[in-house]
Amino acid sequence: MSLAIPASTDSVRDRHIAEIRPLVSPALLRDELPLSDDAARVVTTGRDEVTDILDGRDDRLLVVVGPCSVHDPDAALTYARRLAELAQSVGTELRIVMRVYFEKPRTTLGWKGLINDPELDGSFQVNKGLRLARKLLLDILDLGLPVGCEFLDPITPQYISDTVSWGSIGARTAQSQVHRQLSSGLSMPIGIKNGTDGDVQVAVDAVAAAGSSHVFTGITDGGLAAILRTTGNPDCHVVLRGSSAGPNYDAATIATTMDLLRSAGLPARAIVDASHGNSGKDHRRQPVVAGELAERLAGGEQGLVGVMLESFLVEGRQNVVAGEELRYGQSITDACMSWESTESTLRTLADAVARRRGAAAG
Ligand SMILES: O=C[C@H](O)[C@H](O)COP(=O)(O)O
Ligand SMILES: C=C(OP(=O)(O)O)C(=O)O
Repeated sequence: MSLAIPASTDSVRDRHIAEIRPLVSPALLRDELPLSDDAARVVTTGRDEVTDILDGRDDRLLVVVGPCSVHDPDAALTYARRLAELAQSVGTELRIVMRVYFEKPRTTLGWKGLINDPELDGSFQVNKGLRLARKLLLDILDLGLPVGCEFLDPITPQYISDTVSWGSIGARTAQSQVHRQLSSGLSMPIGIKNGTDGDVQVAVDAVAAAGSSHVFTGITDGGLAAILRTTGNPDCHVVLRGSSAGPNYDAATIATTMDLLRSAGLPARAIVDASHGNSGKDHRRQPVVAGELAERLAGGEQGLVGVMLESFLVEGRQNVVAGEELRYGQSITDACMSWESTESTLRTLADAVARRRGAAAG
C-alpha cells in the first residue's frame, strides 16, 4: 500500500505539484545509522587538519579525490579501500579526503545523484537514497578516510553533514544566497567554486557572505520547518575550476585570486580543481594539470593549498542504458581518471610537497 498523499486538488495552491510523499526525519535516519565515536574522530580530525592546511599551520597539500558521483555504493567502497591505503602511504605530504558526491547540479536535465534517484530509473526513492548515502559515508569513515561532499539541496545536509570533513558549493550555485546561507552554518570547511563562466569574484563574494551570520529557514532534526540563525563559517575558500572559456589554474590567475581575496579582507588561499573547465572535461588532462601544479608547488608558489581530482576505478565515463549492465567502477557523470593514473598523480603531488619542504628547510 502506498503511503503517498495525493497532491491537493485545490485549484489555487499546488497547481504544479503532482505528488507529495513522506520523508524520513534526520533524527530517525541518524538513529538507524549512528555515527560511532571512532567515526566522529575521523570526521573532526579531518576537519581540523583541513583547516590547519587552509590556515598554513600544516604544510601538507589537501587533495579531494574520488568519483564525479556515486551511483554504485559497492564500487565506491572498493575505491575507498584502495584510497585509504594510499592515503596512509602519502599521509606525511598529503591530506587526502575522498570525494563522495551524492548530489549533481545539472546544466539542464539529467540524473541528479544517488540521493535523488538511487535506482537510476526515475523512481526517485529519496528515502532509500538518503539511507544508502549515509551507510556508505559511515563505511568509508570506518576505513579511517575523511570524506568530502557537495551540498546542493538545502535540506540534505541535516542527514549526512555529521559525516563530512570538507564540503563544496558548486559553480552553478556559488552565486545563490540559499547556498551561501547554508555554508555559513555548516560545521566543516567549504570550498566554493568560481562560476561556470569563469567569474572568480562570485566565489570570493560567496566566501565573504558565508563568513557572516545569517537567519533563514531550514529544518530541525525532527524534520520540522524552523528559523535558523548561524554564526558564519570562517573556513570557506575559493575553488578554481576553470570555465567553458578555458582553464584558470595558471600562476597569474592564482595571484589575481589572492589579490581579490585580500582586497575583500579574506585569507589568501585557494584549491584548484584539475577537472571540469581546467581539463576541458577530458580526464586524460587531469594528470597533466596536476603535474604542472606539482612543479609550481615544489617551486614554492603561494596560495595554492589543495587540488581536486575526479577519479574512479576505471577511466572515462559511460551512459546509463535501460536493461544494460553498467561497467563496474566507471563514472556515469563526468569522465574520471583511472585508479592507476590517480595513484601516480598522488605520488607526484606528494613528491612536490616533499621537495618544497626540503627547499624551505634550506
Ligand atoms: O560534475 C559534474 C557535472 O559537470 C555537472 O554536474 C554538470 O553536468 P551537466 O553539464 O552534464 O549537466
Ligand atoms: C559539479 C561539479 O563541479 P562544478 O560545480 O565545478 O561544475 C562537481 O565537482 O561535481
